[in-house]
Amino acid sequence: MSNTDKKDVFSIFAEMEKYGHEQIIFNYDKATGLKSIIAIHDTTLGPALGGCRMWNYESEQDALRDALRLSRGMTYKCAVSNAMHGGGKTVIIGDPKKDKSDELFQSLGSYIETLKGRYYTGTDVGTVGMDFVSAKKQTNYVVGLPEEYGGSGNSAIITAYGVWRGMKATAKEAFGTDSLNGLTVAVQGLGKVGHNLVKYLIDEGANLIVTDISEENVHRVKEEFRQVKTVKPEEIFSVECDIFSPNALGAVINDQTIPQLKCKAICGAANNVLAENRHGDLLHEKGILYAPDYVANAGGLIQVADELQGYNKDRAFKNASLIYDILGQIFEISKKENIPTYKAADVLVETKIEKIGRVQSKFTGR
Ligand SMILES: NC(=O)c1ccc[n+]([C@@H]2O[C@H](COP(=O)([O-])OP(=O)(O)OC[C@H]3O[C@@H](n4cnc5c(N)ncnc54)[C@H](O)[C@@H]3O)[C@@H](O)[C@H]2O)c1
Repeated sequence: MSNTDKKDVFSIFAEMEKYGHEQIIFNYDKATGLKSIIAIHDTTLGPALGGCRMWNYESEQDALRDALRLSRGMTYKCAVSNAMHGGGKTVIIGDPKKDKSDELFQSLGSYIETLKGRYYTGTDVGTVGMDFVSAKKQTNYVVGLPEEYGGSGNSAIITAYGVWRGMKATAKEAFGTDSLNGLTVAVQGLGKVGHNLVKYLIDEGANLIVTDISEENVHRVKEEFRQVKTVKPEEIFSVECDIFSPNALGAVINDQTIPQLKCKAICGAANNVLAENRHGDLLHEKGILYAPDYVANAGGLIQVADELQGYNKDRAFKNASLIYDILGQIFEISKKENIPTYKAADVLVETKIEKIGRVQSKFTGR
């Protein structure tokens, strides 16, 4: 092997050391064709929690990297939303349109069961509640089931509610008042979350400019709320607005879009909004206030974490409303330390995990 080849080798333990992962489990079941990886990042706060993504990964390395990245993200999302859980994630290598079966998810369930509650999973990209109805035949360590199966159901409503609360906190910081009445919000993505968010924003008297690549979704919103203005998908970044709200895909804040932005603040549901961390630095330099994605969109996680205590809708919405307060704390840290908000959110989380870790070791000797 040449030196160049050696450099390209992906070292699993080096990666785990760098980002603090505790455990990676590879599952292969010949009978059902299941190939999955479970990554458990950090269980200081409690058993790991994180959905299961099914994707036709180009390589096993891509799948592993995704599991490592997403499980770490879950540690931060759980900690910031005060859920006493650590971060974990499962990836299944396969095509969700072709490779799903009841047996495949039962097989996954039996592997989850071997962890005896160290990790709970549920839906993510490529999986739906019914897949975990299958998994539940083999394990109780699953969440996010449909309501008719005793779960908390669609998480998009509470996610939209959390984004709305987060947007109010963002407006307070950027414009001095948390009322969205009269502000112009540009909404990208009118899917499950975006559509519900539009309802909250219209109710509060915001002016909306919306877009989606799905004409059907645009039409649905336009029929319901005639006053919204629509633009083409590529135009949404450059519209005159107070707040830009990404609710479609990740990586939409990047080198191409930042120069186009005319907003003063960004707050939405999409995961991994910043293409790279340096784009968060650029927003900070430009004076655009960014509500970190994993804080603003924590509503869904809050709902499934609540399900583990016996789902109580009022309690879950009450906890999701606290996204307002948490963002307030993050904006304070950002100002006090003159650091971008995405870094301030990480500081808040890391301090919390460290403190709780110390509390636990004091009494348990762990
Ligand atoms: N559903 C939840 O509970 C939840 C929780 C946390 C985070 N999120 C994140 O929020 C985002 C939206 O989730 P969702 O459940 O509403 O998904 P969804 O698939 O229902 O909606 C996404 C919408 O974005 C549109 N879209 C895709 N590319 C676009 C583009 N270039 N321009 C404009 N529109 C585009 C799609 O047509 C679709 O209508 C995702 O990034 C998701 O990961 C969702």
